[in-house]
Amino acid sequence: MSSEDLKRQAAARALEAVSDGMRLGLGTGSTARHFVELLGDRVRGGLKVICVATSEATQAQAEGEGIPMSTLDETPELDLVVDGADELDEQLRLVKGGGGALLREKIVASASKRMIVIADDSKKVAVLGRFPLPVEVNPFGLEVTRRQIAAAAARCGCTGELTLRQRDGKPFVTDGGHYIIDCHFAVLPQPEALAAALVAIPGVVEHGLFIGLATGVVLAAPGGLVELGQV
Ligand SMILES: O=C(CO)[C@H](O)[C@H](O)COP(=O)(O)O
Repeated sequence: MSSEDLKRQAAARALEAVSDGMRLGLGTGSTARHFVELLGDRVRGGLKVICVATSEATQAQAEGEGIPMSTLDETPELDLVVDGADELDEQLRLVKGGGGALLREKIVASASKRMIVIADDSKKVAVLGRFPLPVEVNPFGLEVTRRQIAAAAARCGCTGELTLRQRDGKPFVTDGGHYIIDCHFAVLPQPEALAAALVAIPGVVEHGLFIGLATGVVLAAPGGLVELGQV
C-alpha cells in the first residue's frame, strides 16, 4: 500500500467524526488534502458544514471542492479541526509546520473544541525532534532572533543547525509574510520548556510545537489504523 493510500485511509476515518451542522477547521499538507477531497464528496452529497482553512492553499482547494467557507472572524468557535503533522508522540504532542502553515494552523486549532491529527504511522516517534522544528519569525532583525533561538534552545538541552527555509533560492515566505527557521535539534528533551522559551523571544511569531491541542490521532499503518486519544 502506498503512503498516499495510508494518508487517505486516515483521512477517511477522521471524516467519520464529522456530522451535519459542524464548524470545521481544515488543515494543510498532503494528508489534510485527502481529507478536504473526501469532505468535498460528502458536501456534494448533501452534508452541511461550514469550514475555515489553515492556509491559502487549503482555502483554494476547499473552494474548488465547493465546500462552504468562512473565516475565524465570522466563525470564531469551531467544533473540530482535522490536520496533519510532521511528528507526534504518545502524549499527542506535535511538531508541525513542514508545509509552512503553522501559525494559522495553531490559531485555528486553538479556536476548536477538538483536533484530530491524521498521518501515516511513520510520523509517530518516541522522542520529538527528528523532524527539524519550524520556528516562524519576523524578517526584521533575523540574525538577532536566530541567536536568541539558539541560546533559548541550548538552555532546554537542544543544539544543532538553524537554517533559514528557502524556496527557489529566496527565503520562504509564509501566508503571514514571515520567514521560517528550521531547527535541526534531533531531539527535544523538554518540549514544554522549549515552547515557553521560544514564545518569549520578541522576533518569534510562532513555533511548530503543538502541545495540549490534539485530542485524537489516526495513524495509518500497512496493518491497519491505530487511534490515540479520542477520535
Ligand atoms: O504542519 C503542516 C503544514 O504546515 C502539515 O500538517 C505537516 O507538514 C504534515 O504534512 P503532510 O501531511 O504533507 O505530511
